[in-house]
Formats: sequence, C-alpha cells, structure tokens
Amino acid sequence: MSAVSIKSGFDFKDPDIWQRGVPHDQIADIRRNTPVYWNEEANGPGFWAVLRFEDIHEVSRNPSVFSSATANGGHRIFNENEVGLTGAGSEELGIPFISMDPPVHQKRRLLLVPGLSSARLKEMTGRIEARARTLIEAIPADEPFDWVESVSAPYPLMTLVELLNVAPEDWKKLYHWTNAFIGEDDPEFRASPEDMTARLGEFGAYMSWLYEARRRDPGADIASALANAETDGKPASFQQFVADMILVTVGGNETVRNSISNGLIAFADHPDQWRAFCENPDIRAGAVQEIVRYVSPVLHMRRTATEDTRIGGTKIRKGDKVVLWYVSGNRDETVFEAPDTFDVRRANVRHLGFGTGQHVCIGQRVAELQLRIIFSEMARRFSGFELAEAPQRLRSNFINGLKSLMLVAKGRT
Ligand code: HEM
Repeated sequence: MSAVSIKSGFDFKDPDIWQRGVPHDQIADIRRNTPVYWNEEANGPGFWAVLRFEDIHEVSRNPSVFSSATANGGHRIFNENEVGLTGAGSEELGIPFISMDPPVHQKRRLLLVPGLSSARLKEMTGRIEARARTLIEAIPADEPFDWVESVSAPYPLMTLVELLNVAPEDWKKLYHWTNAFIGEDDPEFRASPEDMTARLGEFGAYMSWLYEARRRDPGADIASALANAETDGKPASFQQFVADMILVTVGGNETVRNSISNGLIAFADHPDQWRAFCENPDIRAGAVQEIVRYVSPVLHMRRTATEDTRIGGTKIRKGDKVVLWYVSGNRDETVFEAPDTFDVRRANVRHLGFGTGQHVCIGQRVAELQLRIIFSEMARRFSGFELAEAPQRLRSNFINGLKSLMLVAKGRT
C-alpha cells in the first residue's frame, strides 16, 4: 500500500471528534498537506480520506471505478456487506439504491422523480409555508427555547409524511426510527442492540402495512412508486422497498433538520448575515446554498475502488475504501474565496453538500424549498438569535447533527 502515514494522528472516523464540533482548521491543514490522506482503522483495513473539492467531484462522477455497491462495501464508512445497512449486524434488509451502481441504480432512482417533480413541489408549497408559519409562530420570543424539538425536527418530517401520503402524526415515529438508523455511535439514539432490533421491528411492521396498502391502492406518492416498481420485469420485493424507504426517510429528514439547526447557529454567530438575509429576499435562494455549504449536514459518503487507479497523484489499489469528506471539500480554499467565512451573498455557490455525480441528492429541490421557506418565516418574526446554552451535538462521523439547540430568538419590536 502506498500509504501516507497519519502524521497528525487525526482519525476522521472517530465520532468523538465530530461531537465536539467540526475541527475545520485541523482538516484544512491536512487537506493542504495530504489531500488524499490514509486513515488507519482500529477494526478495519483503513481508508483514503478524500479532502479536496475537485478530487471528490472526480470520484463521484466515476461510479465504474469508485463503486457504491453493497457487494463492495456500500455507501457508509463501515462495510454494509458485513454489518448491514445500518451497521446493526442482524438486519435482513434489501439494498437501497444509494448502495447500487449503474445501470440498476439509475432505474430505481428514477422512480422517485415524479413524486419530487417541480409541479409536485409547486403544488405543495402553500402547505409547507403554512406549516412553517405555525411552527415559527409557536416559538416564544426573547426566551430560551429548544429549536431542534420545536422546528428543525418536525418541519422536514411533516413534508416527508406528505410526500409519502401517510398520517401527519406519524412524523414522530419516523423521527425515532431514523435517529436509530443513523445513530450507531450515539448511545442516546442507538441505546443498545436490543433497542435497535425493536426499532427495526417497528419500522418493518409499519413498512409491511404501507407496502401492502400501496400495492392494493397505488397513488402518486413516493411510497407507491417504490412499492409498485418493477426492475428488469420483476416486481420490487418487500426487502427492496424497506431498504429504499430507509434511504428516503433518513435522507429526507436528518439532513434538512441539521441544515436548519446548524444554520441557526451560523446566524447567531453572524448577526450581520442575518440582517442581510432579512433585508434582501432576493438573496435567499443563494443564502440557502451557502448554509448547506457552510454546514455540510452530511459529513461524508463512501466508495470502493474497483481497479487500481489514482486520485490526484495518489495511487489507489483495487478494493481500497475511499471516503469523500464533503465537509472538507466545501471549505477548499482553492475553490471558495475565504471558505471559512459565512457569507449569504456569496455568488453561485457550487458546493458539495448535496453530493455530486451519479448519486447527487435527489431531494435537493425539496430541501432547498423548505430551507428558503423556514428561514424566511423566521425573518418575519425575529431580528436575531443568541445561543442560550452550548448545543448538544450528535456523536456521529456521518451526520453533522444537533440533538438540542437552546436559542433565544429576539422578537421584532
Ligand atoms: C439539506 C438537505 C440534504 C442534504 C445535505 C442531502 C445530502 C445528500 C448527499 C450528500 C447525497 C449523495 C450520496 C452519494 O453521493 O453517495 C444524497 C443523496 C440522496 N438524498 Fe439527499 N440530502 C438532503 C435532502 C434530501 C431530501 C429532502 C431527500 C428526500 C426527500 C433526500 C433523499 C436522497 C436520496 C434518495 C439520495 C440517494 C440518491 C442516489 O443514490 O441516487 N435528500 N443526499
């Protein structure tokens, strides 16, 4: 292995690092010195941490050399073919399309397109606005309040239940299940193997009901599209349905939730940027891109090399694990001017927060819509934010997450 040794000793996989808060300075230092960095693993073969914007882009657009397939390890930092899709070990799930390569990947991905089309989003916009307004109106001004519980968590899940056409109150169930699915390193979200088995069982029972219901009586929603699809002439199996539903329910809420929470911290830290956002409705679409760039709600995705190759100047061997750290690429100073500056007026922010290439986020438009609406609702009521307590951060190397965010929102006088 032409490995570069861990001179700094930094371990990208260590969830404690991320729980303390993203160490941007340290990452920038490593990116400048070893942009493709060999990361030893205590219980694994090690992986290449890809840190530069352009390298992440190149790897992502080349799925035949850099595979997402479960058979090669999948899209998570752990090996899905050894410990399962959620790392729980014992699950019997199918393979979600995020862990597939072309051509099957594209076929399953396309199933979601009608349910997330611009016509569909246009039709939903008024209801998303109404929900945003109700949630923001319920926040008391000028006193500490937990924004994760009251806004960041329910809001995207309420959109998701509409996209799935299930009962509005079911968002709470999805919240607990998806937290367990992404929370393998956080003792609060993944309390024990038994607890995880119970969560998977509850999710499985709910999905069994949904699968049967949508096969009997299909609609225009995403769950119907996944339950009734055929791939190569064969109907989707229940296992396939469950795996894709895990992907959609995790992808559709953990990400938007943490863009809102971390975006609020960015605005609390930069009152001038909040003023600019409030005073200039025409910059808000761009500001949303800047929030996702600055925050990087998904810290990384993984690929596996299918042949000997190179990334930049670094030799990569067939079978090597390659981890794309969006959180680093989004602060690459060779692409972004003053990358550590939060600037809601930044022009044409072409960032990696939604990934890029073959698997680029299919929920990007609905995510952007929701973020623009919720921050615009906040702008109507609040003149600024102050942190009331240190935020409680998720212990995860995957999601840049907050479990609680006590903020004081200053009411407009
Ligand atoms: C700010 C919000 C969001 C962020 C930061 C985000 C981030 C990402 C990233 C980085 C990927 C790329 C995966 C890869 O290359 O391996 C991805 C894929 C995906 N996202 Fe999102 N996402 C967001 C919102 C959403 C929403 C709202 C949905 C669904 C309603 C969604 C569903 C998906 C799905 C299904 C994929 C897999 C695409 C594929 O494999 O072809 N995401 N997302």
